[in-house]
Amino acid sequence: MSRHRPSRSEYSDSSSDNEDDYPSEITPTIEVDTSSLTPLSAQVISKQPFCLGNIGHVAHGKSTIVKAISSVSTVRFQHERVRAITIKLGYANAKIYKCENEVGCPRPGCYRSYRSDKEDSPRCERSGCNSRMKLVRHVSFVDCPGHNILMATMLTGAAVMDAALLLIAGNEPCPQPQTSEHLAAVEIMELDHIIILQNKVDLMEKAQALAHQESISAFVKGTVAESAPIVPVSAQLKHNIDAVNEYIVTRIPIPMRDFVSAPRLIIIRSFDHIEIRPGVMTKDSTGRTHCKPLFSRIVSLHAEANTLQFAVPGGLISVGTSIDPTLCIADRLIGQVLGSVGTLPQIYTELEISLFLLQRLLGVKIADQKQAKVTKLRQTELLLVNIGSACTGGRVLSVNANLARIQLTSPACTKIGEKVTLSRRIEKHWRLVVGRTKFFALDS
Ligand SMILES: Nc1nc2c(ncn2[C@@H]2O[C@H](COP(=O)(O)OP(=O)(O)OP(=O)(O)O)[C@@H](O)[C@H]2O)c(=O)[nH]1
Repeated sequence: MSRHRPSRSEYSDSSSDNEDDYPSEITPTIEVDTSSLTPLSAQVISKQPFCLGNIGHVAHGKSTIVKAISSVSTVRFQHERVRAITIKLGYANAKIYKCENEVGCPRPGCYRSYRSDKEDSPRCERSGCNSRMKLVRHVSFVDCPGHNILMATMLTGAAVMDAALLLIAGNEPCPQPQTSEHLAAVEIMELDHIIILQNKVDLMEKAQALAHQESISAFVKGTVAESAPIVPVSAQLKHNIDAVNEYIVTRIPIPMRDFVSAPRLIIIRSFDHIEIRPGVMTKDSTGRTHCKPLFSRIVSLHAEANTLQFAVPGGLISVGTSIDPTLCIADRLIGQVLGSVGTLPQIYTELEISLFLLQRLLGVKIADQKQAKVTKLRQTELLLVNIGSACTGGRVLSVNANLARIQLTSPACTKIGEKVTLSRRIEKHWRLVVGRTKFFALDS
């Protein structure tokens, strides 16, 4: 049973808040029997999803498929609408149901998806059925930008994915640069549950679609997606969405969750409202960085439109706090970590990592179709480092065979063994150069 009601004194060294900022009402104590809780427990699945990444090359239909499954549009910013591309991580939740009329409602039509505020046991909408449907999955789509200059944002999203949908448009040769690069990124994150969606089949003849499917199979051979199903869809016409729902239910196992450890949230978006570490960072006259964690009381918890009384691991959760909005506005807290006071991992400024360079440069088109070889890391070289959802610069202090020591431009709150990706600046953009990286020792 977990039970916790923080006292004001636990937050007394708040850097941004004073006592008056806290809401005056008493927070109710929530009692939860964590020993019997699973991701499929009614009170969990009804409110909280697990995270499904949407990855793939620019304009291959990632946002459109999210809309087709969830009925929620993830493109939410004016400048994204104007340029018709995803720039920030998008998100939308969906509930997937299966009709309980096993005989009269054949697959895959018995699988349906709706917005996440749908009741848990609605009637089947198939004409003449009228049976109840059972809520079988609740997913949170993390919609990644596919543009080649937004790889760092994609890597931030990859840090929270449990599995991924790889979108590949059928009307372009496979693979396109970010098809390869995104697949490599989720491989580094050790995601091994992937469903490939061959999109835009409405633009293709059947023979063309079959030949394209073969090119997809050849591309994923030897990768983590080798045995992934390839589902032909038209996201725009909502064609075959029931089959996608079925694959999400039958091919992606429910992620293992730890319901008893101290809570730790990775921040991937922050708005005006929310112990966050590293917190506020300042430099002294010698250039040394100091970090002052932020403390606040949680004033609300939501999973999209669902109000939560408690939050368990999984899916995207929005946490309302009383932190000074100017510290949270415009995603300023991306990459920081939120948890119970005193339980968060250390803050590090240097990493020692074991690494494997990618053999070939992914994510760029080379004129003669040959991919350039990735050259070794060089001492003093400046790289882009992604750890969890943190994204910062890193200078190579030393490299020795498969070991590198990297000094971070901004400190990161993380733990030993966390997955790290390193990208190098190539033709003005950051490209992934290191795969299967973990750091095993570091200086704080
Ligand atoms: N014909 C057809 N067009 C589609 C389909 N799916 C998406 N599109 C169109 O393809 C364009 C790009 O779709 P998006 O969903 O924005 O692509 P995206 O992968 O999310 O794009 P980025 O996030 O910017 O990488 C839009 O004009 C869509 O209407 C489809 O199944 N068929």
